[in-house]
Amino acid sequence: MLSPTPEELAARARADLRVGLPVAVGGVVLASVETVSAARLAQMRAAGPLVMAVTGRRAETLRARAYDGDVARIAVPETADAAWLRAVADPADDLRMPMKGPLRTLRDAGAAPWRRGVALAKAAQLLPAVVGVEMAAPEGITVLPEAAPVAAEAPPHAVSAARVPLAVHRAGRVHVFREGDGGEEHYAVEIGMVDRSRPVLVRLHSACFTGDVLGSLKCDCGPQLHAAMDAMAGAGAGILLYLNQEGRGIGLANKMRAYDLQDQGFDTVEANHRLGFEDDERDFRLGAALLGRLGIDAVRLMTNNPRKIEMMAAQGIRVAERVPLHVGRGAENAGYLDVKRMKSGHLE
Ligand SMILES: Nc1nc2c(ncn2[C@@H]2O[C@H](COP(=O)(O)OP(=O)(O)OP(=O)(O)O)[C@@H](O)[C@H]2O)c(=O)[nH]1
Ligand SMILES: [Zn+2]
Repeated sequence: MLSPTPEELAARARADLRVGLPVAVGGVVLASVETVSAARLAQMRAAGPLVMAVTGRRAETLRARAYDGDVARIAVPETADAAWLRAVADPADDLRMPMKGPLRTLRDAGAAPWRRGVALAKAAQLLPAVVGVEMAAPEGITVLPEAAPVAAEAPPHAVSAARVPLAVHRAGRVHVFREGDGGEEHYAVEIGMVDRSRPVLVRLHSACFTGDVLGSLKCDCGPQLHAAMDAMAGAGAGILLYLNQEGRGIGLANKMRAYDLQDQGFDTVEANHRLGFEDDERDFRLGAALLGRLGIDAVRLMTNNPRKIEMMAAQGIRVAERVPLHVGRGAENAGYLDVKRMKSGHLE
């Protein structure tokens, strides 16, 4: 069959939302609040009353009742334009313009398509907010099937690999993996000659453009990355997984929104919540899946994050030892690291 599978339609729906195109989900045609144009909004409004959906987290900040638990459907006033929608979705100006409401939220059944729409927006790394209207899908609009997962479920597959001599060790090898639905690529860096008959020294590192590349002092990512590679070289071998889960899975654009909120006085967890995200949106099954692909079943895991350890065990990778990784603490990131310890359960 040449027609698209549910997974392929979900991938197309995520791309559509980023472009500003609406998609059809369970009798609702909805678009991303972040990318929808005024013209598209007017076309949707002509079909019926507009509804906007945000996460329960964002609703909490807006003091709107989330009758649907993890999502809230807000009735969009007739006079509200795209700028109004964005102000409700985007916390950037919350402190300057605190009064968005009163917002009327819907409480009837029928939240399901909206919940999926918000999940799609999240998976597309946009602000987690959608606007839409109940109507039949217009010609050419992607229809998300009932059964489609909103984000990639299948583990990534190996695409290519090559030798890359590294400063820390001449024997380096980079493997590239790709998510089955055309999503992110993730990398595995093999350092030295890895002995698979014994637990392998492993680091699961989530991409941090600011820390890894720019040397940002706001986090500890850069120092952790380099300390992990040094430790592997020192031990003779190891595997660094470099996972493209920037900003704990919310993407760089949203991470910069979170940073802006942090400059307004919110901590790293509060900032994520005000944006409408959970503290951590990463799927930690990914790391275990990649290790499985590399033929590794036991690790000495370099981390302070207990969720990474739990997820390894749950996915059938034995964690023979946790190797703490405390490096790079300084004046600029001390508060951030303390919050990770106190609110996110990071280990000493
Ligand atoms: N949303 C958000 N993400 C951040 C912030 N600071 C750093 N990050 C991201 O957090 C992730 C850090 O990942 P990891 O190095 O795996 O850190 P971890 O979960 O604390 O676990 P360990 O370092 O293994 O202890 C990266 O994706 C960074 O981009 C922030 O303030 N907000
Ligand atoms: Zn970082």
